[in-house]
Amino acid sequence: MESVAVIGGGSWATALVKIISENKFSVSWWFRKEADVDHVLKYQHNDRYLSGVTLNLSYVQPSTNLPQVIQQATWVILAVPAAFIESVLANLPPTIFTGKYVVSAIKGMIPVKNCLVTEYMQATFGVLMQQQCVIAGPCHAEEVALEKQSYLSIGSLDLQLAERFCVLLRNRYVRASPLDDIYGIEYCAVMKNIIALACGIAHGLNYGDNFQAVMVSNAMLEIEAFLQAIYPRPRNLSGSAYLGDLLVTAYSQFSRNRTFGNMVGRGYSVKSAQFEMNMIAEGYYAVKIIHELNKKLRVKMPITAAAYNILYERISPPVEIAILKDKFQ
Ligand SMILES: NC(=O)C1=CN([C@@H]2O[C@H](COP(=O)(O)OP(=O)(O)OC[C@H]3O[C@@H](n4cnc5c(N)ncnc54)[C@H](OP(=O)(O)O)[C@@H]3O)[C@@H](O)[C@H]2O)C=CC1
Ligand SMILES: O=C(CO)COP(=O)(O)O
Repeated sequence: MESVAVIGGGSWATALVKIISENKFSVSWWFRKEADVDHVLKYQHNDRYLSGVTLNLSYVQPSTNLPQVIQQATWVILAVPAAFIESVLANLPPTIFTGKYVVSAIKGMIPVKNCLVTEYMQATFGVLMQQQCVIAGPCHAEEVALEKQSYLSIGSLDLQLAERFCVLLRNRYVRASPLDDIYGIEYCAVMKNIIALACGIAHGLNYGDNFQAVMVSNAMLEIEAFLQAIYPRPRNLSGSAYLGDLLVTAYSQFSRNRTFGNMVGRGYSVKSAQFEMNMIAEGYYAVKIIHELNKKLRVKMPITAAAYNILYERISPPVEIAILKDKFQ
């Protein structure tokens, strides 16, 4: 019988715990605060994220003991925002993931090291790429909570491993399919957050749907050029793990990145927008990382450059988007 550890107590972790435990697989679930564990044990739901989801405690064991949570499982799902993954895993023995399969549910990259989460796990804990999967696809935790039809793509170099993980996820409202472009979907998931953030900024500045449609179609060119520069291979970017994920993030009311961008467009400072949101917008960190990686690659990325100038160079959003609009066709 498969057993699963989920690291992280936010929305996406909660949605994954719901899906996997309802499929009757045992889930050990790591939280950073004892109060959150106590709340789950007492009320059968996560206090601050997707609190309407009732969890079956016969299959869910919440804990703050990270080594124990990992040791109990065959599969370890990482579901903490990328900016915090190093501090969360900091005190673990380097061999703790030996014999485990590691699955990144994270749509972000490790700041400063500027690497993908899968690359970080390989370099730091020796988890081979063949032992890793990533969860991609257009899927908001909030819609999983409402059991709305959703589609996930599981990326791995080993398609049999990806298929084995898909079995843990498939249910009445979740379809999951394996895909071998692990690097491509991991990068695409990072980049779509930047685009959603830029869409939010434009929306906050009162640009309309016409402009956003052109921004999103230009974004596909930007993403394609970057992916071909960093991990070239044939790929169909109109698939749901690429275009689908960009669309849901750019247009959905649930999108953290779009919401964050919208606040910045309306005049909030970065700090106050982050403070207002109870959730993390990965795109904020991704903009800097992709910008830095692109110093070597020198791909033409006008949307990412505009987002970087607004968020990190304090250029005013109306000025930067006005410059960007002249670059679109
Ligand atoms: N939400 C979604 O629909 C989806 C999210 N993802 C990805 O899942 C990952 C997790 O995001 P999501 O679940 O949305 O997160 P949320 O924004 O819902 O929650 C924030 C999470 O970050 C944690 N956190 C905040 N500050 C720190 C810190 N200093 N150190 C450690 N942890 C901290 C919070 O822990 P605490 O509660 O203890 O403060 C909480 O678990 C992201 O990479 C996201 O892109 C992927 C697909 C869908
Ligand atoms: O990646 C996600 C859904 O596929 C979640 O990110 P956002 O909340 O920014 O849309």
